Amino acid sequence: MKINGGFDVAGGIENCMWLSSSSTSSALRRQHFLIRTLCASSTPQTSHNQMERVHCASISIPEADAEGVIRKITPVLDRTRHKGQAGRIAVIGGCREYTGAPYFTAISALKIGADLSHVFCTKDAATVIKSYSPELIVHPILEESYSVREDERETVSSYILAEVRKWLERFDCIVVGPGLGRDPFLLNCASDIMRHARQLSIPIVIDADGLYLVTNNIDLVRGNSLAVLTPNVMEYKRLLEKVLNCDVNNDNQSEQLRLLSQKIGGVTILRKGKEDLISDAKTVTKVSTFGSPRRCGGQGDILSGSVAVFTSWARRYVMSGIPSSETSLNPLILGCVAGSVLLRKAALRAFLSKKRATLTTDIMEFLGQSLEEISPAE
Ligand SMILES: NC(=O)C1=CN([C@@H]2O[C@H](COP(=O)(O)OP(=O)(O)OC[C@H]3O[C@@H](n4cnc5c(N)ncnc54)[C@H](O)[C@@H]3O)[C@@H](O)[C@H]2O)[C@@H](O)CC1
Ligand SMILES: Nc1ncnc2c1ncn2[C@@H]1O[C@H](COP(=O)(O)OP(=O)(O)OP(=O)(O)O)[C@@H](O)[C@H]1O
Ligand SMILES: [Mg+2]
Repeated sequence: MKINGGFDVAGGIENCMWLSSSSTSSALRRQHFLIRTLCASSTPQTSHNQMERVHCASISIPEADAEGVIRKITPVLDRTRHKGQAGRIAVIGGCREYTGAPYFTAISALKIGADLSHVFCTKDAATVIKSYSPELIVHPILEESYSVREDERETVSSYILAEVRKWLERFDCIVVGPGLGRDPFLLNCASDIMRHARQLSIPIVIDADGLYLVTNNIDLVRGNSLAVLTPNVMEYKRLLEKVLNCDVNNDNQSEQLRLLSQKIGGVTILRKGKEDLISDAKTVTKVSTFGSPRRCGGQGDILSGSVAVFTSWARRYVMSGIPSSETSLNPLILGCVAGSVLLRKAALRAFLSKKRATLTTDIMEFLGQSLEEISPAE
């Protein structure tokens, strides 16, 4: 099918597109070429509802195939593989108030196909999270201010970091923030964990209270090419105010997102909303596959777990065994596109089944089936 001035794009395109700002550098053109190549070589599937063309600073780029991205990066279920090879994810979050959020993130990662999913949370939250599921490995090691005496804080925070460090380098991706809360002592420990993960070059998805933390200390992520921020409407607004000192501009959302990412040193940002917009300062991608009209809490938590798994898989895909011409793809963008589309597909199926009663738990139950329809296990 020919779109946008004559590019040939293979089937399977579904409401996902790549945009560009004014940059026309050869690196950028190359990235777009590679995305088209990646998509064109995946299994064709002709669901072309809502083909769109989006303009950003006068240059329009053809749509990419989000399902094609999922098919490419999802590892085959090879019988020779051992436990852990399909991904080890950790969530830093879970406190007295919130136990659902870290659970949704961690269990979604498993349901999509990760082998191991850990949760590092406070002691109060740990027993509750364990009781939701025996599949999760739960570490009750975080502390809030109320449980630590002033004179013990330094020792306790060193102990917490040491405990997390024992595990960190085993993880393919960590998610910081779902249900973390905003206790200052806890947030300081989370900052230490983020710095350490960065030193070890471990990808970090930052969501919810992790975004609150980062918004108040942008240096925690500035220039980290392995960080993904996943703000919802309010979290994005706060980030914009802090970093660009301005309000949301609905007339030029793509360019504003690209600028925000650029100002934070090219950090990948997935802006959630009616349409998900994704940018790493070079490109802007939009995913608008229809999901569900239900806005029950917890869907963002599923998304962060989903992005974590797909980012790990995309990194492996990009780093090993593929033609060198594809190695300049940004795996974090591929992970965001894949995570966003899968959540939307699962949300749609859950809504068709449960209508107004649709809850986040129902959406989770459709993650496997939705992935199976795109990338069958056998
Ligand atoms: N079951 C659970 O344990 C859940 C816990 N959660 C946790 O709750 C904590 C706070 O997260 P919040 O997301 O509430 O963050 P905030 O406390 O920053 O609240 C965001 C606010 O924005 C509002 N809002 C959302 N979308 C909007 C839109 N489109 N237009 C206008 N206003 C909008 C919400 O109603 C909410 O009042 C985090 O730790 C998060 O992970 C949530 O993830 C939801 C599920
Ligand atoms: N108005 C909308 N129409 C369609 N999809 C939406 C809409 N708003 C959000 N979504 C989708 O729902 C998912 C979760 O986004 P949301 O804004 O609810 O995150 P969140 O507030 O962080 O959720 P959580 O309750 O888990 O914290 C995203 O993938 C997004 O695409
Ligand atoms: Mg959220």
